[in-house]
Amino acid sequence: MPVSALLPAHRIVVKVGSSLVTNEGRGLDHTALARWAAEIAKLAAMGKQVVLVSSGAVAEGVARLGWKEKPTAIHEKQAAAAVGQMGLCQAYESAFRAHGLKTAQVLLTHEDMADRTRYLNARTTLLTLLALGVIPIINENDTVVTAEIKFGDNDTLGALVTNLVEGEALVILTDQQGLYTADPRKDASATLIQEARAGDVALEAMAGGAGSSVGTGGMYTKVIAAKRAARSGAATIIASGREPDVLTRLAAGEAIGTQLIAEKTPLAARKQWIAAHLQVKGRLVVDEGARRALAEKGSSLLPIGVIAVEGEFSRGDMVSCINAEGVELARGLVNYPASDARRIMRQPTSQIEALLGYLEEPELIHRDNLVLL
Ligand SMILES: Nc1ncnc2c1ncn2[C@@H]1O[C@H](COP(=O)(O)OP(=O)(O)O)[C@@H](O)[C@H]1O
Ligand SMILES: N[C@@H](CCC(=O)OP(=O)(O)O)C(=O)O
Repeated sequence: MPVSALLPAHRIVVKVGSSLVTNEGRGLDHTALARWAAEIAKLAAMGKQVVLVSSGAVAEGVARLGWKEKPTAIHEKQAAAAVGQMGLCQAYESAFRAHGLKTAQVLLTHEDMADRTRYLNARTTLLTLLALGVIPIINENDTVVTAEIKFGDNDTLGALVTNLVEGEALVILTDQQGLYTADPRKDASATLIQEARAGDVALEAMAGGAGSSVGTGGMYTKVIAAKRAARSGAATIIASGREPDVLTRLAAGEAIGTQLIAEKTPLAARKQWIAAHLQVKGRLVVDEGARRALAEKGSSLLPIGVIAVEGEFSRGDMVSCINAEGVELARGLVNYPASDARRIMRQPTSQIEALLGYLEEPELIHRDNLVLL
């Protein structure tokens, strides 16, 4: 009997689709929202951190504006999203308040993920919200995106947010019990896949084309989302948002829906990605004390251990750490641009704010963003 990947997961991203959130497009399903909020409150009480990615802004906006169907013109969809997002916010805020939980609205675009500085800023904000015990409610910032740069479906957004916050599991709640061997709306003989490896190409063929008239991506985008989430080591679970106590039962280890397993642990995968995919933009020359802290204690790199800064780089860029002889020791994502790194090198962390007028992070490179060579 398989055990749910949610059982050991501490940080979880839950994504709910438009048709679930809006009662198949009829208007916000307050009962369902209250149910998920109650379940997420239980997960929070168990010490888990939950980020909620919710669709439904366009569908709710269409309902509020009294339109018969989802418009095709992008500016009309954007207008509908702006109207509907107000409803989503209000509904989640009151559903979570009933459990003494605060919520935060976070609207992201593709550019926020592609740009390293904005990526790091979004990550820091989300991690701060989680540390404060707030439930971030995320959606795409539909108002400012064009068709070309749209995520378009929130399955992709859910996966990228999972990478961003290093979630250990992504739960995609939808209107089906999970991924079937074929679309169950069209093929009565389709059977539920209980477990598979995220990234298995056979899944893409089963998932077929677009989804319901209310939703956007269908199962295909969920399968691709699982593949993306697996890149940072997270497992994906696709399950029905209508299943009673779905989240708490999953968290208790019950295998519900489809579980798509990742093969790597989150941190290892993230570090591999850092080492393999980014271009080195500059070099930090570290002293012997810093070398020992990195290599022997697995510590973060603090400004005090840096004796020289070479090259021009921005916050979020990859830099290499070398010793005075020029031997490369490590690579990592730097928290400060080169100009500021020069001003804070050789200085204790307590001086950063006085020297720069701001404190981004206490370390120059956090150990989660550092790969030893
Ligand atoms: N192999 C499959 N297994 C399950 N559902 C599938 C499959 N292929 C296509 N679908 C369709 O995908 C739909 C869910 O996608 P979508 O409507 O975009 O949901 P959401 O709004 O939750 O993202 C299902 O209702 C189903 O008709
Ligand atoms: N940002 C959009 C989400 C797009 C969408 O429909 O996604 P989904 O239902 O998850 O396939 C919205 O809130 O309407």
